Amino acid sequence: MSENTAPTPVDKRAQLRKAALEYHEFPKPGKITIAATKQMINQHDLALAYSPGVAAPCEEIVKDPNNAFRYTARGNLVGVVTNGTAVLGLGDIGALAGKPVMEGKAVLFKKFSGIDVFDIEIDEKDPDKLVEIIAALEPTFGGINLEDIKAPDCFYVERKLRERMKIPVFHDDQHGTAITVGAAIINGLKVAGKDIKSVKLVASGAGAAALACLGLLIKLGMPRENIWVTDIAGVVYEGRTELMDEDKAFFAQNTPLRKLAEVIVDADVFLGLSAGGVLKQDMVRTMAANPLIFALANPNPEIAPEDVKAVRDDAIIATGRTDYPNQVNNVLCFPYIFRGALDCGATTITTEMEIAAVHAIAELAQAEQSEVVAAAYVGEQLAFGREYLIPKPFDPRLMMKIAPAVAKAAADSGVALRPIEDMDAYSDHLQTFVYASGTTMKPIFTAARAAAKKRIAYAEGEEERVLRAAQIVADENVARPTLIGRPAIIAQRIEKFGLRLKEGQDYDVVNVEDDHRYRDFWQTYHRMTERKGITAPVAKIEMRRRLTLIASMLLHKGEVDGMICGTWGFTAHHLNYIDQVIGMRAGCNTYACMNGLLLPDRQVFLVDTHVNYDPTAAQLAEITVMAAEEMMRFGIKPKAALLSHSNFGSSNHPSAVKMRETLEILKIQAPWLEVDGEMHGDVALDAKSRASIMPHSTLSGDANLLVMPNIDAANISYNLLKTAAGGGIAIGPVLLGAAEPVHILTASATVRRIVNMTALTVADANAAR
Ligand SMILES: NC(=O)C1=CN([C@@H]2O[C@H](COP(=O)(O)OP(=O)(O)OC[C@H]3O[C@@H](n4cnc5c(N)ncnc54)[C@H](OP(=O)(O)O)[C@@H]3O)[C@@H](O)[C@H]2O)C=CC1
Ligand SMILES: CC(=O)C(=O)O
Ligand SMILES: [Mg+2]
Repeated sequence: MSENTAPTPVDKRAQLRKAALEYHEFPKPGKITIAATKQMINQHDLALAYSPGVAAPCEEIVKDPNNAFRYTARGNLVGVVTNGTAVLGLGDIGALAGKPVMEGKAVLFKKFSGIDVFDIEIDEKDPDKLVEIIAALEPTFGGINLEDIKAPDCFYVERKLRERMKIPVFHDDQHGTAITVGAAIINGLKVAGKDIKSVKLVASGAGAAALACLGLLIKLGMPRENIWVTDIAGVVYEGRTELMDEDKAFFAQNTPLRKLAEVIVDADVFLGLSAGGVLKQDMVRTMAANPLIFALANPNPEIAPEDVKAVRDDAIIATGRTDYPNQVNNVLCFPYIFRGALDCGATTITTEMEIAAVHAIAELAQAEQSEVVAAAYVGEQLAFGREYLIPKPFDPRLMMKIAPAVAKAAADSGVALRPIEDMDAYSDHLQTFVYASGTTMKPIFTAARAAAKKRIAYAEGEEERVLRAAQIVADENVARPTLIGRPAIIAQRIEKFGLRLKEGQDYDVVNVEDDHRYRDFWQTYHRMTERKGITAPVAKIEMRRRLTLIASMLLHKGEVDGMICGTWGFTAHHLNYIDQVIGMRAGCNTYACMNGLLLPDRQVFLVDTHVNYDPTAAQLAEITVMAAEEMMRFGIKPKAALLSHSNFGSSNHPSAVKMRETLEILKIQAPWLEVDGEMHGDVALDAKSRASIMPHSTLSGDANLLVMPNIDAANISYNLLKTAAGGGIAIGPVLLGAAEPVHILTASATVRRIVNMTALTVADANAAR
């Protein structure tokens, strides 16, 4: 690539190839590792995990094989098995060369549905021997995902294994692809305004993926006689003998046509599951109006989307690739169909389970987008349509939608050994995987839903994250949103983001440009602040332009039950208006902000992250008590550590002395609270190291409330921890000390955080009832 020219497609391919090789090599070769789920740090652990302790679970499994699900990882373990004979579109590159793909599938299973995988590459091409080897692996796995085994061997191998094994066996390239393609075709035809019963479909490829897709499309209503199949030897026609087998013969047409170019004329759908570059622009020109062109070969599609667009501007295009819109890839299916199947103890995967998955995926693309998807695909238009036929792989709702649908269909078709009895509880459980904050927030959501629906005002009602959160809040029946902003802009943005909120029905608006309460609001504000330097003209102007002020006044006047602000701006700026209108709770002398963090192995709350720059010992004691009380509302027993650079008197610096004084005040004011200090951060989080340094500590176990000496320490620690933990798993800031249910978010708040804080605000309002 020369210095001043844009990279060509060849340059880009070379760069991607180099980056992919580096990704696989560094920092460690490959993409997976084994992680222990139990600690192994001393002789005792060794005796439990290995000899002699391990004999106990072995004996229990001898007594009842089902105990394997109790004492081993089998129930969540899938074998991704290949012999490397049809790896992607690369062909028969052998089992060893297929290993990066299988490791890749393992990573996808883990990332998207929490399922553990062993990748198994078997150097065996004889289908019967392959069946023997895989069947013998049954004790290891809860399910088998066959991958990249060539047709027609894959059909035979899967059928034989299903006959022999009592765990789900699923050839991903057949059924995972078919399910995803089925959903995309249902949606593509909807966009094109065509009926599945009357379209003409031409397939390129008659292998594992293509034939399974066609089989499922027939089950979804497409007539077999409307389907034309082509492969390396051309059209599959009645009487053909070259490269034929009984699975292909099922689709043979009685026709004199022999080439793809001939049968593609007037086709409504092209389904490519063959090899790169097979479909030519001249062929695309001859297709029917609004053609669906699904060029799904990997890594190179049958035709590049830009080549289609050059000759047909009415085409609806999908590929198997990440770098174009409409990625039709079996990753949308296999993690979730296995999640549902494993969770209900399915002995196999039935057609009913497959069809349930098709409809779940199709419906998801038609629903509005989730915040996670919007964040992961910034700048892309994500409302259902030509460029958005199918959900994105990073859509967290895939699991929430597909796994329960599959588990239910498994039970309905009689193959679930452990049918899921409480679907709501199951969905809650999945939610905690998808949103790590789920468990911590559960008591708050329960408290939020405990009384009649509360009205919550959102100061920044035009903001995208607020609108997306408002949709979830309305859907999940958490509250009734009052959006502050311009009604037309709000309605327009709701439509742009593909949301479903309807003014009056799901939410109310306070029109910042014209509201009948304006006069009353500014006059009230003036009366509250006329001796604090606010004149009547200033009160009028402020009440027009300060969204947090409007929200505060709504709350003060009882027009809403709580409010949320702060998705832009600074805490101090918002707090100023809240303090003027709402004020402090009786008995409180200070405000403070608490943030919660859900780290991989613990939950911690930190104070004061946003309000007091250098709190006194008395203020810190008050903040600690307010924070501890708030934590108890989350159902968490607070264990407070007063943090310092000093460890139990090791320094007499004023900040260390301040923390010691805080402890003395707390001992008197809050004898019920487990608290100790001053101490280092590691000593707070690690009870064992604390016991060795301070055997008489008044704090037992790991601390979960970290009280920092000043705002720098609190804010920096919070942001460092949040980032190191992967971000996004934060609760708060929770405003402590206000007289009414009010919370000030930060500019980095995600949609899920806004939803969580809404629930907390509602719970506050219910508690204040
Ligand atoms: N997007 C997705 O999610 C998925 C994409 N795929 C892709 O689909 C393709 C096929 O995979 P799979 O079914 O597992 O593999 P198979 O080997 O089972 O099937 C390949 C099929 O493509 C045909 N074919 C190969 N080259 C050509 C060509 N030049 N012209 C016409 N037909 C050709 C073969 O014909 P013949 O029968 O005559 O040998 C065979 O029917 C691969 O590119 C794979 O990456 C697969 C699964 C999922
Ligand atoms: C996606 C996939 O499984 C394949 O291309 O083979
Ligand atoms: Mg595959």
